[in-house]
Amino acid sequence: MTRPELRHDVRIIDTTLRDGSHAMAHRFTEQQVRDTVRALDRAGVEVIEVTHGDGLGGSSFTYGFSAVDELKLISAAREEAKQAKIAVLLVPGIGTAEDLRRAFDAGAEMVRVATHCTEADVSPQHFGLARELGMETAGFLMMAHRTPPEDLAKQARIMVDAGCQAAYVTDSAGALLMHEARARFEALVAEVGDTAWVGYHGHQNLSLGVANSVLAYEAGVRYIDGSLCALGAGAGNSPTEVLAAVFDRLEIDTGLDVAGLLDAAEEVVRPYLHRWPKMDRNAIVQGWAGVYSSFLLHAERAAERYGVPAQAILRRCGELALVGGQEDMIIDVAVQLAAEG
Ligand SMILES: C[C@H](O)CC(=O)C(=O)O
Ligand SMILES: [Mn+2]
Repeated sequence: MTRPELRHDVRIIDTTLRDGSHAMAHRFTEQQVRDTVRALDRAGVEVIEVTHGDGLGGSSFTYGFSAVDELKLISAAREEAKQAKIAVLLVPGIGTAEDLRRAFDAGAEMVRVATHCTEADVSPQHFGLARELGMETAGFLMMAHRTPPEDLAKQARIMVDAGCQAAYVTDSAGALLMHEARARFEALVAEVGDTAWVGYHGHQNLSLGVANSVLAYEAGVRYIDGSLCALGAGAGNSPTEVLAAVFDRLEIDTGLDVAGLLDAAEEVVRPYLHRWPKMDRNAIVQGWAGVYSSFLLHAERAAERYGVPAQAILRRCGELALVGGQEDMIIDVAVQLAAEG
């Protein structure tokens, strides 16, 4: 499977309108999506991801209902983007092949198929369909801190053999320390780097997203995710505007307009934020205990409902090694903690 040519030294992919959906409790409006896509597109961002936070089909009681149907948001994004491609995320089991076809028809040109870091074997059918549709592909190996580098590389090989053009070290908990991140970047570049790109998706729970992004580039990673104002699950993602500024200072060509991204963050996104992603106690616990960032709002709601501290719920989720898709277990944990008193 050939990998796409890069227009610049590195491809910064923005996930404000997908990972940010978690932080927005999936309540993006169509106008917010249009305004954000227009600003990102104008600032030179090549790929803009627009989907429910948990991927296609995520709008549900378990993960949270979308205020606006994601297909409508994808179409709106497609209309606003003059040069950028619109990407969607799909978690097999939450999203289906039919969801992917509908997203393609709505204007999506890339799909990022996301599995737990040890479950890449549930991804081939979606990569196959994406290639059949002529979509660009990438693969997320989520909670990448939970498996050793050499095993993560084997999972990346499964994805690439199935048609994935870029395999990601996805630090869903924002838990990877710099040496741990570097080891995973190097393992994936060694395993699949001859035929596919390697990507990095960082979260800020321990404030290491941007630093690990620089290490990623140094290790040969060429797809790096960010979001404006860090808008994403947990303490948020590596801020796109900071990535652009840092890579500019390092004289690494991203093709991005730093000033334009700063304006997009300050004047487009910040005004609609009802909650500013931050490294507060709960988010830091997620990075410290290795807990899926998307659990944050679920844990805070359970804390309020059952009268137990959110950080206690999150720490127990870490002890139980819960993974994405087990959001319903958060309630069980809260009830158990309440019973323990
Ligand atoms: C579905 C998750 O939110 C994907 C992601 O952004 C992550 O694992 O981090
Ligand atoms: Mn994420």
